[in-house]
Amino acid sequence: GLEEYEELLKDYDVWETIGTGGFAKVKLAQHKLTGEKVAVKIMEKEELGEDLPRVQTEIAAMMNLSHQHVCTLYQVIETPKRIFMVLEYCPGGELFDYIVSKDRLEECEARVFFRQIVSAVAYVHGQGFAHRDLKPENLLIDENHNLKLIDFGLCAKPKGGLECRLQTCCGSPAYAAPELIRGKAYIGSEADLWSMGVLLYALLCGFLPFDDENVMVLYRKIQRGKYELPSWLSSSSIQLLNQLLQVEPKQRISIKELLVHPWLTQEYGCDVECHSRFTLHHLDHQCIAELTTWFGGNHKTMWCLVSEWKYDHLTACYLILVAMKASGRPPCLLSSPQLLT
Ligand SMILES: O=C(Nc1ccc2c(c1)CCNCC2)c1ccc(-c2cn[nH]c2)cc1OCc1ccccc1
Repeated sequence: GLEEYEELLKDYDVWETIGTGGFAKVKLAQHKLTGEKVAVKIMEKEELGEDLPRVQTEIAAMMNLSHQHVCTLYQVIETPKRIFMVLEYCPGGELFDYIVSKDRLEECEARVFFRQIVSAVAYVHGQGFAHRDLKPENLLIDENHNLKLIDFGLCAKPKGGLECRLQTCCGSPAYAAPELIRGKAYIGSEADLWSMGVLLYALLCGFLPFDDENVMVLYRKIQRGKYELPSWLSSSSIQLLNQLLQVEPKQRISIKELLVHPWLTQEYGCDVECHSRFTLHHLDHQCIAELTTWFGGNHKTMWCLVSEWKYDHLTACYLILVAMKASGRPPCLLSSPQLLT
């Protein structure tokens, strides 16, 4: 019923549905106060069923992740029947579709994207999370042609830190690490590195290293760890793929080594940046000032209110202003408040 959309429609103009996934649909929307475009992921609680914990996992993770290559969660609205997630706008769609549209990427373009993926994964691991579902469908392209990592529904933040072993077999078969499909206890971050190897192969080749319509045959191919090397691959690409697609997790390259790997740093002359440009709890003065001008009160009060991180409309206004500033647009709310009456 439309009354469920009331809270969303207060602060956003909602446009067409742009995607319908498993248990969610994604609508295009526009934030009234800034005019900024956003995406709204809408989930019906009934349809979620036992997938509801996955949404709670995703929201909890995204509230603690703030990085230039991780999709930003601006606001969460929960009604009796639905959950709405207001998210960063990524009009370039999925990396998967982009690779398909170009058949495969040249090494230099694959390097630009893979550096961003490594940067995002290094940050996520640094925050104690393993993503566990890395694949081109979970990497979106924003309006500046940069990648944004999404879908933290399967991520794990083991209590005892990333070194401790996980049990749940999850993620997409073609990207799943051998130790994960063997059903053994595995280390999430090591399994993520394998998936990144499959991802890099998909970027450079335009098809998967291990593939079969019979999932048991696919599993055997993954455990065997042998894959085709098309003629167009450079020797440095082949070497990096070999270091990522090591069946034995202890032989696999680590994320730390990846950040300084020659394949990633050549033509760049610098290591991959794993730190976030936004520190989660440092507040930007200019954006706080803009909010104070609009909502009234004083700077200090506004500072405290935003610091509560309720992921309500105030959090959305603040984070959208920060995103505007990061994109080089002046972080301002509608010039005259009375416009909204
Ligand atoms: O902004 C998002 N998507 C998006 C926005 C505009 C356009 C496109 C796509 C491509 C299709 N042509 C219209 C232009 C967008 C942002 C965040 C999330 C998201 C973040 N966590 N979970 C989901 C999902 C999003 O979408 C999914 C999608 C929809 C249609 C196709 C491809 C991808």
